[in-house]
Amino acid sequence: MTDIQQDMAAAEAGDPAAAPVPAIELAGVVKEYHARGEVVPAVRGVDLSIAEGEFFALLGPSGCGKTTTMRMVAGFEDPTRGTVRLHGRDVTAVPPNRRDVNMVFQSYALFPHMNVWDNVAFGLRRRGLPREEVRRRVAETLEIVDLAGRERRRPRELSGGQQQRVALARALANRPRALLLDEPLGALDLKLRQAMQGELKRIQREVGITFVHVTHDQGEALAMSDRIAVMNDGRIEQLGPPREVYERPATRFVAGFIGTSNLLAGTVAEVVGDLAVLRAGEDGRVLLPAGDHLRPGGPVEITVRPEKISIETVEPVPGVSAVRGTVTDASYLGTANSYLVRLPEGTEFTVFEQNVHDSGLTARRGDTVWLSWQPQHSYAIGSRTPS
Ligand SMILES: Nc1ncnc2c1ncn2[C@@H]1O[C@H](COP(=O)(O)OP(=O)(O)OP(=O)(O)O)[C@@H](O)[C@H]1O
Repeated sequence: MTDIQQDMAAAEAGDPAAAPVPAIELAGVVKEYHARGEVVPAVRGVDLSIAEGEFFALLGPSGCGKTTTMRMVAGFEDPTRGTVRLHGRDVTAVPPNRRDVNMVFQSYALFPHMNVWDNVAFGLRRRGLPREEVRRRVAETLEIVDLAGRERRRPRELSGGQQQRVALARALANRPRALLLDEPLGALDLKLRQAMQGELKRIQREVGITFVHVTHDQGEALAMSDRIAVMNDGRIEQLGPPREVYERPATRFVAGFIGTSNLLAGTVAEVVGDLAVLRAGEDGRVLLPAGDHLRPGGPVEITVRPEKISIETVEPVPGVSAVRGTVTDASYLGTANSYLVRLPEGTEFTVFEQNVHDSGLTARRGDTVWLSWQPQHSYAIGSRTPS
């Protein structure tokens, strides 16, 4: 029995000590490229564990090391240091064709002169699978990606979304245990992208295997994933479910990269019961859950999301955060109104106001307004900033 089989047998037998084996594990992975006598540190030390059947997103700005990380999982790059494990097996030195993962690239890399059927069948035929097995797998995968009936078309006779699904079918036909998708929707326009997000989720649920989705689009990562790893400059800054990463950003970088966030730095003036109080301007206050780490006189930086803030022309009631400022911009956006409000110490806050009552803008440029939000919507972020 292999290690994986032993673990699976133990788990099935109800052995409480047998933790499920992760589909993908990276331990202390570093990748340095050497280009023209210079060392380029692309990945600076990544530890990651992705569960079997998870829809996982690797999110970060261009150049942060997402593709390099995935290429090391697929075996197209060797780590400079560290270990890659797939389903419990150390594959660091195993070539790509002997790893149980497939990678789908943004460019699709379809053969232009072959029709859909032959594109999907190509790898299976090359592996020498029996004709009947090839036929069965191609038909089954084209059904899953909703391309049955389009077998004879050439790639150029398909839409971008359909070409993307051929690339997906070609990878799925290999029946990998994990699929790595590198910006799979990057070449599509916004509408199609959104439609394909739902489609990809459906396909993943149907085939039940691990999907790792590389993207620089935070909306896409939030909408699709079970968990998100936010990468910056070769490191993972935060890893968690979408809601946690959005509502409780661990660093200033994560707060700024995922959605719009407002940041305010200050000193804790007092702790009253379970609330810490920061002073903001002459008559403003910010309340937040005190936690263990907030002491009077200590520095703190908080983040609050624009949709959590109310904008009013009268002073809010006690018990909420309340800061006064001047509107520097007010825009009607259809579903919402958006405001920029300059606070006394110069920080600019963004506020989104849902357009529920069709009552137009609450305030206009130049108006003095009060911003208020609930204490639990102030979140103290860590002091770690991207290096
Ligand atoms: N073959 C290479 N040789 C030298 N440097 C490289 C090589 N491949 C990538 N890099 C560098 O490594 C860093 C990480 O690149 P990587 O492609 O992994 O980033 P990414 O997050 O996937 O970016 P994008 O979203 O633009 O694809 C970048 O600074 C890049 O320039």
